[in-house]
Amino acid sequence: MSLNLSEAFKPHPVYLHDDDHINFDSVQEVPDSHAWPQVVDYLSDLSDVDSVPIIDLMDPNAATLVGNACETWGVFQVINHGIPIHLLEDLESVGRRLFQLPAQQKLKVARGPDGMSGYGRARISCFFPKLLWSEGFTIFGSPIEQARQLWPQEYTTFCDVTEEYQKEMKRLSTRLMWIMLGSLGITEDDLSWAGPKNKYEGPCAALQLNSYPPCPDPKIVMGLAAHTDSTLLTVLYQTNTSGLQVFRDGGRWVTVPPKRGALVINVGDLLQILSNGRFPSVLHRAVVHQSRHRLSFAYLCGPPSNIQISPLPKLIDQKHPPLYHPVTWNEYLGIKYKHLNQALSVIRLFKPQDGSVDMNDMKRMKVGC
Ligand SMILES: C=C1C[C@]23C[C@H]1CC[C@H]2[C@@]12CCC[C@@](C)(C(=O)O1)[C@H]2[C@@H]3C(=O)O
Ligand SMILES: O=C(O)CCC(=O)C(=O)O
Ligand SMILES: [Fe+2]
Repeated sequence: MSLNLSEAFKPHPVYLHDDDHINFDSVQEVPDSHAWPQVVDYLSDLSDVDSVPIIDLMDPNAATLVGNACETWGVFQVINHGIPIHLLEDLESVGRRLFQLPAQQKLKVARGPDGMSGYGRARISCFFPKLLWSEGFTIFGSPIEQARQLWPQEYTTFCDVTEEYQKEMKRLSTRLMWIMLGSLGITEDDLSWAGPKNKYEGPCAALQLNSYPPCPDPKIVMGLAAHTDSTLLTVLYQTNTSGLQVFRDGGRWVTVPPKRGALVINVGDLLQILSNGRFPSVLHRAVVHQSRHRLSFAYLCGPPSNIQISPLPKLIDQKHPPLYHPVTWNEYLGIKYKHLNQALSVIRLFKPQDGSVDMNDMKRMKVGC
């Protein structure tokens, strides 16, 4: 499947030139290439009055809580999710070991311009005139090829941990997807590609390791610019340093505070399509710290790459006509990496007649690139 998805990126390669790869470790001042014109406005952070729900998956009421969180936030944190804490800690430690390598080492495993796996800057970065204060490592399947180059003698730990984590994430994300869809009254029979009769091969996914080095002037840089994930859902493990913010109506950014052992679940664009807009994908970004090196790990989960995703028939009636054209994940990524935050509007079937735009489009207009 990663081969299929890589087709989507060919028209929009992301280049990683040696000369504009700054060495974050030694930088004393933010270079012009990384200084954003709009200063990050921490004052708009209203986390204390409005906070992202934390849901205990063992709670008998979990499904209802998940449904409400998806409708009103597009994001929530989960606890008692069954992922062992030692696996999260191991992942963090192999992540640190990777990003602590000298820049020249990391560039040995640079993701090719239209490649899928390896070291590089976030794919969204080419939409912005300034560079991001972050580096990433993307894994589709096994990272063995890259790990062997980085640690010829000792590559197995990195592979074992990231593969075990992906295995656990696959289970958790499938479970979460069914809780989310279940809260809308969808059963396995309603989803032809995932239903029991069709031998669902499980989600297709990427594991993204994000690193945000300390920055001498965090307010003028951007770790990861505002985006929605092009997934069904994303499971994010943020380590103990805050940085993730989600966008709320009216232009406010709310910090999602790290909670030990908790995982953040984001609704992605494909779930917005599948749910016919009932579960809007969440616009989010990452800001950085002056003295702390922040890491995060995103498991970006989608359907098999060539399956058509369209609004579920059960959610459609006279009052609720289908809002989006059917697309495969592959096609959607192609559209996304041409239009970024307008991608959902591009595949929207009709605009509301009163001329108003839906909340999602509005968000995108205000904070889009
Ligand atoms: C399967 C995916 C999902 C991708 C593209 C491709 C591989 C890497 C993913 C990310 C990871 C980092 C944020 C993001 C926004 C990015 O820049 O690269 C993600 C993007 C998306 O969700 O669109
Ligand atoms: O670092 C974070 O908290 C956000 C990461 C993210 O949004 C992503 O990887 O898609
Ligand atoms: Fe994201």
